[in-house]
Amino acid sequence: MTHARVLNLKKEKEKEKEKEKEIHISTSLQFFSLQNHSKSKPAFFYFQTEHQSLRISHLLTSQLPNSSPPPPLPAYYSPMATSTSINGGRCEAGEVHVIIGPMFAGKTTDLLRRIESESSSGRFFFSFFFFWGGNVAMIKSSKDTRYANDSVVTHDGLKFPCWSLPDLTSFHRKLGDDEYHKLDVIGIDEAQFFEDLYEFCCKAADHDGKTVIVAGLDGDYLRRSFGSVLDLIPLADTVTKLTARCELCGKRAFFTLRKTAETQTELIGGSDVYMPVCRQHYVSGQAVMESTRNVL
Ligand SMILES: Nc1ncnc2c1ncn2[C@@H]1O[C@H](COP(=O)(O)OP(=O)(O)O)[C@@H](O)[C@H]1O
Ligand SMILES: Cc1cn([C@H]2C[C@H](O)[C@@H](COP(=O)(O)O)O2)c(=O)[nH]c1=O
Ligand SMILES: [Zn+2]
Repeated sequence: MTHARVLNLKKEKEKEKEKEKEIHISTSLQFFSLQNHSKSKPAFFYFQTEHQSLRISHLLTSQLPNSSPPPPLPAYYSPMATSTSINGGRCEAGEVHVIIGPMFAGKTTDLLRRIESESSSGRFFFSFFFFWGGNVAMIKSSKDTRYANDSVVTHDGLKFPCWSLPDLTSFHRKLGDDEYHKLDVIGIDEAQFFEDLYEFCCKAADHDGKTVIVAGLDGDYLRRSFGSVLDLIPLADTVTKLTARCELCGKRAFFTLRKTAETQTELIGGSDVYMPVCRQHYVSGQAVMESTRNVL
């Protein structure tokens, strides 16, 4: 057999191997698709084969509007990818933002500021009837009766109309379907008092597409996890821990000291009962309080 003939036979064998490999990949593909709702970032489709994960981002960027026509698709591309979405095609995914810290740290102030910035971002029309504007609702626990029943009030006296509720689950029913579906943003203050906080935030963000902004104490006066606030961390887009000023030395205060002898976890009060302190003054102050409570 001539040398040229041998070379031709060798090339034909290599081509057959290539074809076999392609057919092999196309049959063993499992398709993962994470449909990206925001059109600004390229979404990624992953082809998982037995040997490696091939990321083909250019496919999706070319599928996005205002982009050049898609390149010729590889032999193993599956058109079904464009129809799969992580939430089964339901509404846009929402968001969960958590604001924690001791008392007097500015949690409620920050909550109100964020609600305002949501309005200035043109998310909805900011108006005098803002509370009834249908895009934002503020909820606080009805256990908080310090300053007002129908408003969220900061320690500086800033007020904001709100729903004062014993639980979160009743909110959708009380507001009504039409108004609830119009909502973009739900603010929750004094979140440590809501036992159904996790379930409410999960449904509102994951299934109803709401942006939920939650403000609450991370710890009680004994620095134990307070209510379900910390359970939200795995659900959250962002978590912000704020600090106050230590009443005894002016340093950053991370904790809340109870100045009275009561020992129940829930005790509504302001600076008459509580003060923010740094670690050093929490430890010393708590030691004094514990000996006082033991005597009493
Ligand atoms: N020791 C303190 N440290 C920081 N802020 C304090 C303190 N005592 C009173 N304040 C006031 O409390 C305000 C914060 O109020 P607020 O937003 O209601 O706090 P939170 O919701 O975290 O309890 C501050 O802007 C400040 O004017
Ligand atoms: C530490 C601590 C606080 N509380 C109560 C006291 C207040 O009514 C609220 C917190 O108000 P803020 O908006 O954070 O100032 O919670 C409580 O019941 N138990 C505690 O241990
Ligand atoms: Zn201190």
